[in-house]
Amino acid sequence: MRFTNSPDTAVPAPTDAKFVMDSKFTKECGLEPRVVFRNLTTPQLYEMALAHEPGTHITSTGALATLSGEKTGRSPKDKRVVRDPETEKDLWWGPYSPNYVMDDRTFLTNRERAIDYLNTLDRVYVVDAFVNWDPESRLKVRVITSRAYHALFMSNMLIKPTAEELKDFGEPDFVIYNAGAFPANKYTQFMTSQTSIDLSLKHKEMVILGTMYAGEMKKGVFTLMHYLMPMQGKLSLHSGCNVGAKNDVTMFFGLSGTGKTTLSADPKRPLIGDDEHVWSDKGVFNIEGGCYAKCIGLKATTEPEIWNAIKFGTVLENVDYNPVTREVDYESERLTENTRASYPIEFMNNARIPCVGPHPKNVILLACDAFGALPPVSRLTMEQAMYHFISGYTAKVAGTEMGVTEPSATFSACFGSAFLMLHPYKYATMLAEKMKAHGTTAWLINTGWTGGKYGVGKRISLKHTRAIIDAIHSGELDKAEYVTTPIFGLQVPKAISGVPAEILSPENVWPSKDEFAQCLNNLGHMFIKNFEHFNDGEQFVGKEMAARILTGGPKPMAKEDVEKKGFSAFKKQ
Ligand SMILES: Nc1ncnc2c1ncn2[C@@H]1O[C@H](COP(=O)(O)OP(=O)(O)O)[C@@H](O)[C@H]1O
Ligand SMILES: C=C(OP(=O)(O)O)C(=O)O
Ligand SMILES: [Mn+2]
Repeated sequence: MRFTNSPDTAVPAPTDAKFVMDSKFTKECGLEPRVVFRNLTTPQLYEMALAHEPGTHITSTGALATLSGEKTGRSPKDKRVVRDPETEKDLWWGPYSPNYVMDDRTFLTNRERAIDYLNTLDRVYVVDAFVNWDPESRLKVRVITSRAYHALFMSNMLIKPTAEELKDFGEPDFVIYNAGAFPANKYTQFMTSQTSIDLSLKHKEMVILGTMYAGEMKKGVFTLMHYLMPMQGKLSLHSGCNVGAKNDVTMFFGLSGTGKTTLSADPKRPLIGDDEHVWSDKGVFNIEGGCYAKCIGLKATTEPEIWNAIKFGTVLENVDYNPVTREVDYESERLTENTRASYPIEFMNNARIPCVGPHPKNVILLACDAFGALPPVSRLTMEQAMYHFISGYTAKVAGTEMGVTEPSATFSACFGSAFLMLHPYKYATMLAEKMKAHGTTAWLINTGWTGGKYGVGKRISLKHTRAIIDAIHSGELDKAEYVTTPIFGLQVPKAISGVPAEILSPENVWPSKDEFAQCLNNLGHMFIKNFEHFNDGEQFVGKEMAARILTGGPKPMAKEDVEKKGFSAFKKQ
């Protein structure tokens, strides 16, 4: 396609670059692109991506299938935050904080590298859009990127301005320079690889080098929100969110792959958002304008809402498809297991737009426990809610491709450690205050293994997890009878409609009760050990609150005792 000489009037004309060039950001950083395309439409971005980005094609349902290159997931270890005098006292630093330090000079060095790269290109794409459906704390974000696919991704994921709003956009509040197609220089101070994702609160800028995984941009904005929102008394949460017929809101907290996107998509309950929210004293607000669904193993039968959202306008990242028919193969892990679909939230049939809701009635903490030790559902006390929120537990199956079948525990504070800016105790305390003020109930749901750990049992079916969530929403679980689990002291309902009663307590379905006991007790020890990372929390929330949080944790027994006595060791507790 020779679009530059084409007489075709449908070919996008470069934007009058003046608007972008007049920005104080652009002037300061020295960005001088030859050609700027600002806020192109979806069809225009399709054409640009197809013309200039190898490996980009249209699938049989009209989605834009594209490749992110070598990096197909986030690179949390390559994320750096500039430590500057204005903000350093509020932020969480130290060995367990996700805020790996960078100084201002290195930030500017990397920014210069990104800008130099962008200045060499024939064209750059600019997306100006909003973040946060809360009009009180809405931000204007500008994304500057070398790839049309990134521009389409961010115009899907951010909140689209109207033509009028775009005209009066003015200076952005935050700018992302995405030069991910170009590597970082690993000899630059602080760099440990050719990938670097750098955030400066002072400059209100983010620089991306050496990764084209689009999720870095949306999670970069989320990181910024994890600083700005708590400073205004608003709680930013890594969560999905939907709302029922009685205007009852549920939030789903969880790490990647535990079910936020899948479970917040519920035909009976309009979707407020799938991944990032703010809970303020006015209610809940989605931060984003789009969703980013994992699509490995996606089926029309089990996840019809997401399936139907994959159409013209959706970006499919690293999915495999038949090169002739262009039918997508959602089972294929050829490029990565982390295949993704990004679409505007209005592609979900029952999206609630504007994406806002009242205070949550329920919050659901999701863990995909590959040990199969946690019950499919339990009700949490306020202390347990804080403790489990801070723990952010899930268990993955490490290296299946190499024949390793042992699960490994992952703890990610507040179910999103990579995005935190403050100490986890700060967010947890805010959560408890809000839950108390609004009478919110917390639940822990295990969307992972039942009938034994990975390799022995199997993942609980989506059908059963959904039946559990329905029972929370119908009020059935408010009236249920509960039993208390050993070690973790969790309240487990005895029966739930549509769920076989025996699976509600894992010990009933494990092949060996004694092995279950050891597994659960070991898991308790892992929680305790992980919690040592937060010993420095007292200085942020005070002694009393720090002590209260600890009471929500498990009380594991000496390992030898449980090894010797098996399950009967628990009964004497
Ligand atoms: N019982 C279950 N509950 C939730 N998800 C499940 C369950 N069983 C399998 N899955 C799969 O697990 C994945 C959950 O991913 P997703 O909802 O995108 O996670 P997140 O949004 O939290 O990163 C989906 O691919 C979903 O189909
Ligand atoms: C986008 C991401 O979030 P999630 O997996 O929680 O959807 C990610 O982790 O890259
Ligand atoms: Mn998700």
